[in-house]
Amino acid sequence: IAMAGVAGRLARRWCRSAVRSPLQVISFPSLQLHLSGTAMRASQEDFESAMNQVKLLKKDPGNEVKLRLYALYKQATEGPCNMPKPGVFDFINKAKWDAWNALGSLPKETARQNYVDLVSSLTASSESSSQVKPGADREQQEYENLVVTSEDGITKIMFNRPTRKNAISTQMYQEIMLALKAASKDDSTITVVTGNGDYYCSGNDLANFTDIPPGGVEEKAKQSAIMLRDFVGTFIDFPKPLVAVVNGPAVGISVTILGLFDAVYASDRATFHTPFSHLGLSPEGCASYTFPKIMGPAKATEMLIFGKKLTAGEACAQGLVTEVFPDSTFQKEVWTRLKAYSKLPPNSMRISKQVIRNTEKEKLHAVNAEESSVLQERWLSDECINATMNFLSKKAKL
Ligand SMILES: CCCCCC/C=C/C(=O)SCCNC(=O)CCNC(=O)[C@H](O)C(C)(C)COP(=O)(O)OP(=O)(O)OC[C@H]1O[C@@H](n2cnc3c(N)ncnc32)[C@H](O)[C@@H]1OP(=O)(O)O
Repeated sequence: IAMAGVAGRLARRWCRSAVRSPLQVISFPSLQLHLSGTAMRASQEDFESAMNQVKLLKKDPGNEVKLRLYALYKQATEGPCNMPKPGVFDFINKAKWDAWNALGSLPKETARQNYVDLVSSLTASSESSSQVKPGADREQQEYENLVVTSEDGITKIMFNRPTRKNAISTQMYQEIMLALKAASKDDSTITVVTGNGDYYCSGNDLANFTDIPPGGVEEKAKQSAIMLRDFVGTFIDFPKPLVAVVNGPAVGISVTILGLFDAVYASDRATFHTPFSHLGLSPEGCASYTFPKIMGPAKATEMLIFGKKLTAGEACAQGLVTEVFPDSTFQKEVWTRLKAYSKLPPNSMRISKQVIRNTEKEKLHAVNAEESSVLQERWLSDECINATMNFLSKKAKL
């Protein structure tokens, strides 16, 4: 209890100091990636103006964002972290040091640009959320690749890159993490993930690997592994019932993370495909642990190692999908059911989810870390590079 009290006081102090000065803000490091490839470079003037905007933010952006801002600010002004690591009980300074240190050798100009972009996304989101009218269907406009709405106690996060079959770009990974974090704190009881268009999601955008930072391909692989770990970690830790409404084919990481959802409803048009060996890759999203547990090791091998594509019916028979609906009535039936579920007592649902998840959380995070680190190596392999080049040069498709 005493520790919780101290932690609460520290958190409140972080929040207060974060809005006073960019030097005192704290944040997590993971957002560096999608911004590092930005072609435009922010000027010193843009940077100073962003620092001022931070002080004017109407809404506290939360500790994670503050840590990110802090780290980017330090990297942009002082370069890589070479301060001695604070002691384990110096919680605040250790969190700040960790965030800064995790930026590694990110160049000062990139950090400056990332800082400016992050502040501008915060300003945009605080402006758009302050324009939101109270009403049944509230749409938040701040995402480029998602449509996020809240209605009837359900927050819906819809992948919205239909012309790319909802492939997940680097920016989209960040947006999904932000949307999930917002949903975890909003007043909805259930969160739903779905896709716009004919696909649910075609997995990782294979063009992500063409955006190579100044540190080269090794640095890219390292950054990607950090982002992957953060991304999957957000699903592991998500506190409310999380439901996938799989409206069409699902590929790669959009399939593996289904093992971390609480229910998966699928149209009979959906398919489930994890062609990791074809791409010179290995499983992620904790599937190396959840899939054998859900469907048994032999069926998991067919999917994760041999790349067998399952129909919705097969995925349901193997326990990955909760229920399959005819495509013609899919949306109507699923949303009717979800609306009924959303009226159940929210605290009870959260607590039940926690009880179910907590027994496994540590294990899932360990699996996630291991899978991300194995993939960091795989991305540098000839097998993976050749498969990616073949797809991008239009020589190959799944
Ligand atoms: C970086 C950190 C985390 C990484 C985590 C590791 C994740 C691993 C995975 O997710 S592995 C799975 C990766 N996905 C794929 O390999 C799918 C590749 N796409 C395809 O094979 C096909 O596009 C298809 C079968 C999904 C759909 O085929 P079809 O119906 O014929 O449509 P098109 O191919 O014409 O697609 C339209 C348009 O979208 C582009 N596109 C589709 N999917 C992706 C993708 N995953 N990455 C990049 N681009 C994609 C496709 O190229 C077309 O573009 P075009 O119109 O030709 O410019």
